[in-house]
Amino acid sequence: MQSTASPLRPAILIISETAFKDPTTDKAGNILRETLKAEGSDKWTEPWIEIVPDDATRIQNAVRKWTDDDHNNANLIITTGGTGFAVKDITPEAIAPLIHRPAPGLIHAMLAASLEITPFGAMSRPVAGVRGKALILTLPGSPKGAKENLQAVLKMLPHACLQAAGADSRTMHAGGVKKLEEDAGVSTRSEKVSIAPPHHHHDHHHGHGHKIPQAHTRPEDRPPRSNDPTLGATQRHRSSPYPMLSVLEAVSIIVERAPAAVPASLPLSPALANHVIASDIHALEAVPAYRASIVDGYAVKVPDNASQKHIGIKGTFPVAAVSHAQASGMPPPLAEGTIARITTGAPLPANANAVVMVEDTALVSTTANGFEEATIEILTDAIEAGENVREPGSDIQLNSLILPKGTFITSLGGEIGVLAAAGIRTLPVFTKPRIGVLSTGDEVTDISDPIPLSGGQIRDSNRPSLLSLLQGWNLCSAVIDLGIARDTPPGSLETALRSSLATHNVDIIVTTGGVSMGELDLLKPTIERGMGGTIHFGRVSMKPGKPTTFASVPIKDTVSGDRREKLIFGLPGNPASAIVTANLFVLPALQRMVGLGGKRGPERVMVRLEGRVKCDKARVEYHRVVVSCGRDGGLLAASTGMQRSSRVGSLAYANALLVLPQREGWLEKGEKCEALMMGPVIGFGST
Ligand SMILES: Nc1nc2c(c(=O)[nH]1)N[C@H]1C(S)=C(S)[C@@H](COP(=O)(O)OP(=O)(O)OC[C@H]3O[C@@H](n4cnc5c(N)ncnc54)[C@H](O)[C@@H]3O)O[C@H]1N2
Ligand code: MOO
Ligand SMILES: [Mg+2]
Repeated sequence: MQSTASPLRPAILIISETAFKDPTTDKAGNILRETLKAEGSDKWTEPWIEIVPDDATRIQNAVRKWTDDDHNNANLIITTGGTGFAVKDITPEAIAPLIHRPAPGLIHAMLAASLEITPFGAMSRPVAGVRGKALILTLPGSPKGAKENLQAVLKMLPHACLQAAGADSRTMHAGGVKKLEEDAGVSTRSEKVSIAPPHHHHDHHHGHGHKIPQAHTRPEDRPPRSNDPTLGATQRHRSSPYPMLSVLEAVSIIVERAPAAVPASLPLSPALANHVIASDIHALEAVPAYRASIVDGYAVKVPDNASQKHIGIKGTFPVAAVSHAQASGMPPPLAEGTIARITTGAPLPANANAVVMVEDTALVSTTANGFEEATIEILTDAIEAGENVREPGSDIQLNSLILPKGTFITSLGGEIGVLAAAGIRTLPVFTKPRIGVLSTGDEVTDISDPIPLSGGQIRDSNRPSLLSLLQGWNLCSAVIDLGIARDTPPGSLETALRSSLATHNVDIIVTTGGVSMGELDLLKPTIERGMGGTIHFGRVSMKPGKPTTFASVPIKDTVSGDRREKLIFGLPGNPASAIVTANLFVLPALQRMVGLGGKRGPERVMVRLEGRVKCDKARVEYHRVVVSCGRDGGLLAASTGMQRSSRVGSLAYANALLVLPQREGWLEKGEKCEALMMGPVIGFGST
């Protein structure tokens, strides 16, 4: 246990290429050490000092070493360097994802103090906050600036560090803070401050004593159920603590949790294909906007009285005007006894009421140069008023409802065409989420790695496979490759998840691997214990995909300061499990988030089996099949063969999943079965 009586442990991280190459060039380390020392050895012990180059991973590893190990924990970590605007300055980007609880007040104090001295104080981008039980501050690289920044907050630091380390804030406020305010120094009271015992460093679920322990009605109020990896393999669960849900229950939870679709007004363009319209759209312009010809020919005036209908207009007429489909002007009215040449789509003279096709006419005479028609003969009488004329608004009526809210804009062009024709220039559509795919595991090797596999290494097939699936759905504004997170050293997965959220600003992370019962299955504890997230479910009764995990983590937006919930789908590592569960669980979330709330995953159809398939007596099985169109118009399903969840080949060619009921025995050839369509039906089947 730590108390105010024992001094606090500081660590100084010098971030500098030069000092890394030649430590004798560093000045900041010593100055910061002296600055702390001046406060008194009863407050601060001799600091740990380390030098790293401007390299995010090395910075993060150094900090984690002082924050994530209960036996080696620093109370205060101050970094110096890399906070400026130069391209190499990446300290804030490296530190920010590690912060569990930001401390903007300290940033404010440091910047205010710097600005008192020089306007160049504004050229620093400091980060401050608590990770685990340690307070982290990033100071500028110049020794003078670093010292001034540290001095600006130095008096507050012991108090802040004690609180971060778990001291009871009420006890501290009862005595210490008053004194602290009086002398702007650390509490010197004689009673010892109680500090929580060093168990896992996230006790906000059950550490403050203001929650009724047994009233865990909402998932987020429950204490973590996951393994505590710091306790070692012997202490792990030997049966899963997560209830087994049905697929239906799991999908309901996802749909409830996924954020509702957010509308935005976007300019109409082909890029709006694959979006959902967010409100009813009415025509802003009529189509056509004027009385237009449907054919190339001659605008005429035919008797439009029903009784005179068949008197006909055969005869020879002067061609008095020409109307082309062009932007400028309207043609003059027809003088009595004349006609006007007209092209398809061009406006009719106001008093014309029909168009005779050029095929039904003959040239009679030309102008002197032989270039223009002077008179033509109409050869037919079979022409009625209104013939070959499109009345204004007859294709799209002004103000009529053209596409209702909820319409999916396909990439086939129809919807975009209607919108464009009706004068819609901006359109309310639901925005799409950003999604990222992260593989996990020490054995997983990137497909581009040229080195032959050795030992237990495997190729990362899940990531390219899922990226392709997600891109093909067209339901995300960005599908981001988040790489591979390692299982070791401890904390690697948390760093990868936090960096993914911070750097790529994704709304959803899809991970594969690490969700089952092994001691290196770290996703659940990382989310619950490391990130203060909530596991909404951790097991589903289905084959493949049993350990599928769905969670949310609260993340503070660095720009707006708002707390937003990010979703994490922890799909199992086995390749078939990953793709099946993406279709069953990730798809319904995306459908809701883009405004297709009525849908809950892939389309369901009935198919006839082309061969017998075995059911599982313990779980509903999603058997990979190729669905094709039979000669009788019905749908046929052919198995892709052996269905073990590790067999990635069971997915090749598959465009559907049979939903095999949970029971003993087989479904026989020719029997009907429900199937979920992952892609379009292909050509003709074999029978
Ligand atoms: N004792 C128990 N063991 C297992 C259970 C169980 O209930 N009790 N569940 C099994 C089931 S079902 C599945 S599915 C898997 C799920 O495994 P994890 O999600 O924990 O994944 P890993 O252990 O990390 O890996 C499993 C398997 O998948 C391979 N893998 C991982 N990532 C990739 C990738 N990106 N590309 C290709 N293949 C990958 C990995 O190498 C393993 O072979 O757990 C069972 N165990
Ligand atoms: O549930 Mo696991 O995905 O069968 O192999
Ligand atoms: Mg595992």
